[in-house]
Amino acid sequence: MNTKELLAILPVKRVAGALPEEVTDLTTDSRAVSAGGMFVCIEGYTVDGHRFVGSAIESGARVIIASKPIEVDLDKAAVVYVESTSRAISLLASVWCGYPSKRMKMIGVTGTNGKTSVSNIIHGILMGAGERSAVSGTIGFNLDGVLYETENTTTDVLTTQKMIARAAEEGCDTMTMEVSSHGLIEGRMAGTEFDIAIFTNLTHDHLDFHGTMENYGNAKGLLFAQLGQDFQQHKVAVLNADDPWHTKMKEMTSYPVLTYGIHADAMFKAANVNLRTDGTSFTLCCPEGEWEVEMRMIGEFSVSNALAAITALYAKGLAIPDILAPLRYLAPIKGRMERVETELPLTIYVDYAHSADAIEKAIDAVLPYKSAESKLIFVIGTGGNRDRKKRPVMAEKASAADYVILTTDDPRDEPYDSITSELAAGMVHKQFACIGDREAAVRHAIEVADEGDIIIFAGKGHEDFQIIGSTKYPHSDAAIALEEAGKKFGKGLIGN
Ligand SMILES: CC(=O)N[C@H]1[C@@H](OP(=O)(O)OP(=O)(O)OC[C@H]2O[C@@H](n3ccc(=O)[nH]c3=O)[C@H](O)[C@@H]2O)O[C@H](CO)[C@@H](O)[C@@H]1O[C@H](C)C(=O)N[C@@H](C)C(=O)N[C@H](CCC(=O)O)C(=O)O
Ligand SMILES: Nc1ncnc2c1ncn2[C@@H]1O[C@H](COP(=O)(O)OP(=O)(O)OP(=O)(O)O)[C@@H](O)[C@H]1O
Repeated sequence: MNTKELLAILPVKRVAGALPEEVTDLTTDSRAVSAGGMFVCIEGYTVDGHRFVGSAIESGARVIIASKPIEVDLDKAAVVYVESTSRAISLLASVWCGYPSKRMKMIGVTGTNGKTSVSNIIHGILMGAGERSAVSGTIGFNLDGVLYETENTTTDVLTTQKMIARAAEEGCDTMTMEVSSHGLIEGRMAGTEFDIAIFTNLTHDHLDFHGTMENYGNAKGLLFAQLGQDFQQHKVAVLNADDPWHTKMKEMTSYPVLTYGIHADAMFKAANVNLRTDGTSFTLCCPEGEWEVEMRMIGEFSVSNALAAITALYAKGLAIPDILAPLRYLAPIKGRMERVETELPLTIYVDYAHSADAIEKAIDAVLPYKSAESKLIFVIGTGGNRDRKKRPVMAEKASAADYVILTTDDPRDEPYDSITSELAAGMVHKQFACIGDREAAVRHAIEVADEGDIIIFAGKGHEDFQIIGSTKYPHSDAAIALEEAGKKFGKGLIGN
């Protein structure tokens, strides 16, 4: 790309050296620099990108964007000084990728819980309806059915723009993105024009980062504020009326609002909710009349997630029958109260709950179907070096299960005992064990299980690793449980 055209977007303070006519690539990672590229130095939480200018130039960078004085051989590369390199990369990424979000319908989903579920329900319905669709978030970047790994739920601004550009180039009509509060605060969504913004809920999480619930709510509100004020574009906010924070999100935007809910008054409301162990049905009451909805996902939280998806797709212009038909056959979302198919005399679910509210919702999804003679065993861990205040509150909610195993979920550098003892402080009954090693915790769940019991392995969901120190070790709750249960009950996976 022409260097001057690219740099025209930046408020430049000073240029040192001669700029090349063209740059071949744009990156913030010295390890990814290619010959003739532009390297933007970002001051991170861990390291300062200005440290890697030397290696970036060795790899062929011809332009460096910096905010601090740096020593550079100006025969090899030019330096463009700006006030803020993180602001600079937001602007550069949009120009580099040609404002790709303007070429598709963009749907953003934010909230403490339900982002992955709602965005994948939307994607699944669109694919089922024959549209080309992309979705990004905790599970990765799914481009019309092909999954690519991503580092974060909401990726850095350059990766985000490149991902959207790729989806647009591949002919996707819609891209749905999970938008985390970290992503919003750190400007990872800069340049992304959303047409529809969805709010699921706001409960205690990530307070190590945001400090207070008010800050956390404000961070989520940015998605709605950033819808902008251009009323020639038909944008919509889709808000969960069951969550009191929805009024705050409403205040953040001047665009029309559509509400959904199960308990509160809402424009898209679920009535006659029938929760079963193999699926859910409800009556959708909406401006288009009343419709019977059937789906394979379980738990009341799935009704809320389905309502969010239905409302957003209606706002996008789909007819209600075209939304409900694919929803009926949609498989449960990977790792979200996903039942492990086995021949065992046990019912096993893998779930991603790692906040108090999610734990409550996951337990509520199965408790009504548990017989009086059987137990609900709940395995839950929290991450090390992350929000510690949520630990006792999570355990308090987990106490609704008959037997709780407190363990770790990516302990990182924190000792096992520190995590499990802080969880244990919130337990309201004594039927629990603290087992920091997650593999041993999973095996223990099988050891104490009797025929007919239900086990929920919470926290890992779709993930197939456990981070100990800074190393990612392979880990699968389901695989360990099946191996252990196979030994105990002589059975395993269907077909084994
Ligand atoms: C705390 C935080 O937000 N950290 C994010 C941040 O990392 P960082 O600031 O530590 O980056 P850094 O390692 O210091 O690097 C700084 C710069 O130097 C560059 N560098 C670095 C090394 C090198 O050799 N050469 C080089 O050029 C890097 O490419 C970068 O540009 O920037 C990285 C790139 O964008 C992110 O991947 C990383 O997320 C980490 C992995 C993380 O755990 N983030 C969590 C808190 C997070 O963002 N979570 C949310 C919410 C999830 C949820 O809702 O549950 C998410 O969206 O994922
Ligand atoms: N609408 C909801 N309300 C409350 N809990 C929910 C809801 N949807 C899902 N959950 C619970 O939260 C867990 C995580 O769900 P999901 O991955 O969809 O949320 P998320 O917002 O993407 O989470 P994360 O930010 O951690 O990626 C699920 O496994 C389930 O236990």
